[in-house]
Amino acid sequence: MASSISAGLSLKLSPQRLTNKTIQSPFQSPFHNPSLVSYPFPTTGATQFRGQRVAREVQPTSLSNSANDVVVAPKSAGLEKDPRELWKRYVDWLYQHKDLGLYLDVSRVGFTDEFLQEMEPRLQKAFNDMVELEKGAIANPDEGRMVGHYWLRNPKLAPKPLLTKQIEKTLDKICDFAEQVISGKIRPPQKGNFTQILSIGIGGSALGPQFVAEALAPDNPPLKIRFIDNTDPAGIDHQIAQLGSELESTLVIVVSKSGGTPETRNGLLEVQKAFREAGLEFSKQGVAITQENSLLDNTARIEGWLARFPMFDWVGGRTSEMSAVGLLAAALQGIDIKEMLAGAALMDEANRTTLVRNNPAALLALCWYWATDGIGSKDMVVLPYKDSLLLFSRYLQQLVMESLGKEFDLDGNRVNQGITVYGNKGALINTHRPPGHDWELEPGVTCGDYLFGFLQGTRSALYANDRESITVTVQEVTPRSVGALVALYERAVGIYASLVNINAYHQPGVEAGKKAAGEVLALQKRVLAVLNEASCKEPVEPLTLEEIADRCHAPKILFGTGLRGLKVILTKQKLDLTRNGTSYTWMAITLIELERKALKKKSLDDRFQYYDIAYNVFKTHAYFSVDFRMY
Ligand SMILES: O=P(O)(O)OC[C@H]1O[C@H](O)[C@H](O)[C@@H](O)[C@@H]1O
Repeated sequence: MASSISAGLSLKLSPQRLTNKTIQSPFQSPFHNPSLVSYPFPTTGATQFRGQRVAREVQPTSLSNSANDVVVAPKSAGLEKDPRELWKRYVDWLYQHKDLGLYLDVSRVGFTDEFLQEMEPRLQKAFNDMVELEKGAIANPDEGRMVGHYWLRNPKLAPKPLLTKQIEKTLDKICDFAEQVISGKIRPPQKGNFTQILSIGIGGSALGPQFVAEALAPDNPPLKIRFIDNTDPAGIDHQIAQLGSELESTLVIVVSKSGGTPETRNGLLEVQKAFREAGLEFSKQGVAITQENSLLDNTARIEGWLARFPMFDWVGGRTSEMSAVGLLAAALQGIDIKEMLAGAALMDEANRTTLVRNNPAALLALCWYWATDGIGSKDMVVLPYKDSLLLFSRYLQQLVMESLGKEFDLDGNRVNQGITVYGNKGALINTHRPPGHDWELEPGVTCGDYLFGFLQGTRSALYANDRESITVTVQEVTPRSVGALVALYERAVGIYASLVNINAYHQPGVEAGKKAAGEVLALQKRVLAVLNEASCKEPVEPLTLEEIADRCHAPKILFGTGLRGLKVILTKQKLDLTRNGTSYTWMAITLIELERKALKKKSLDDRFQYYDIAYNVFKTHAYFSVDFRMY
């Protein structure tokens, strides 16, 4: 049995990357046929390009010697087409890890010897960076943090005995807790054993456990798992409704490193409400996984939840699968977490060699660099050819994009790095059922044979069209091989980040987004308060938008300069509405755009942002009637 993941690298058409350098017509480009891969190509721009860089001005065909310059090797018109040569390349470059049953085939990426030579010093530097990182260097300088996910599967590696102890103690506690829950020693207050897990968390606090559950949970796990990973009320209601009366035997695991992520908090509040309505005591069924003394930790402690597990400062969300975040949920589903850790440890070991061709993570990073010109000039499509690995593509999407998508490099240069990852079921191949369980759909052909055929066919078709691809194969999807896959990509991302000189372990964009979302919500509250006050006056006080903005002390955020022309008029028409049993009298609001000229000057983005906020402020509060009129 073998299961493969193909990653095809496809030319990126993102408009901001289009420059007037090296632009080709799609018909001249060897990359002109996007129909072979199933992901959305932006439709803007009929041109494609390559060899364009962001960091520095270096000619596309030149090789650079400076450590941080982008290396763009000359590429031939297409990939090697002679099958004998391709076979030789396959044999030369195939990486195999026998103990893990894992293979990495990079032969269909066209890197040259010259490129390898050029990259060698940089790779050695990356290996050195990884050594320092594992020794406890502040590898995440912006946040002043160590980066220690590799210690989780080899606690002795941790730079301080205290850390080793913390890791080991937490692992013991996880195993012990899971064992007690499964055996019924720890049980819900009502009756029987816990039968369900409801995991609340988002991003790095959800994707690993989701992937592992899909990949490894047995058909009849001791506890089944479901997830709330968004603040969409319909999604939350759906999960709670699906649990139905089993809510009373549901273990709710709330996962948040920061302990303050709004989506997660909202999920928790909704679930706690459902518990109250069902007459259940949440604290007897709630478990928190979070950093010590976070808001979530304090809540769980004060409310006396069933258990609390630590997240460590030095483990990032997107690399937390081997911490309590991934391990607790997995253990409760009967997955052998020690095997997962062992697989990851073996892979880490393999990735410590400084001989590139024997280092699978370095090979991956090198291929990404080659294929995307070291600037993310192409997107990566991840196609797991096995159903149970489907979510690996989503997991990698976050790992790769959040780690490598960076505006600035470590020296403060604007580099706009990043590789965009798409993914869907390809068909990673598990070609056969266990012996004695397979049957032939057609003479000599099983269902698995088809899957294998599709993988081979897709690879060949991509190759024939000069699209590079990497194939990772695991002989079996087991806790060990899944642990190894996670470790492989974690390290590949780390090495790639060193190659392009960025910090892979922070997420300034996301932090900015979280902050902005908080500001929008705070502003929304202030606007509502101002409108409320005005509408309660006798007679009702009409306000211009500018006046509202002033009273909210937010002239810029809400209304922008050109948007001051918009006016809110609290009309004389009164609406009587009943909300939560209380009767309110509100005024209808009419937004009138008065200064069209001023508005015209603003970019479309600004306008959309305005309308988004305005729409939220007014429309989600149904007691205001809103009329957007354009003159
Ligand atoms: O674990 P938390 O602090 O709640 O953060 C959860 C997630 O929030 C966002 O989605 C970030 O992009 C992720 O990097 C992070 O893992």
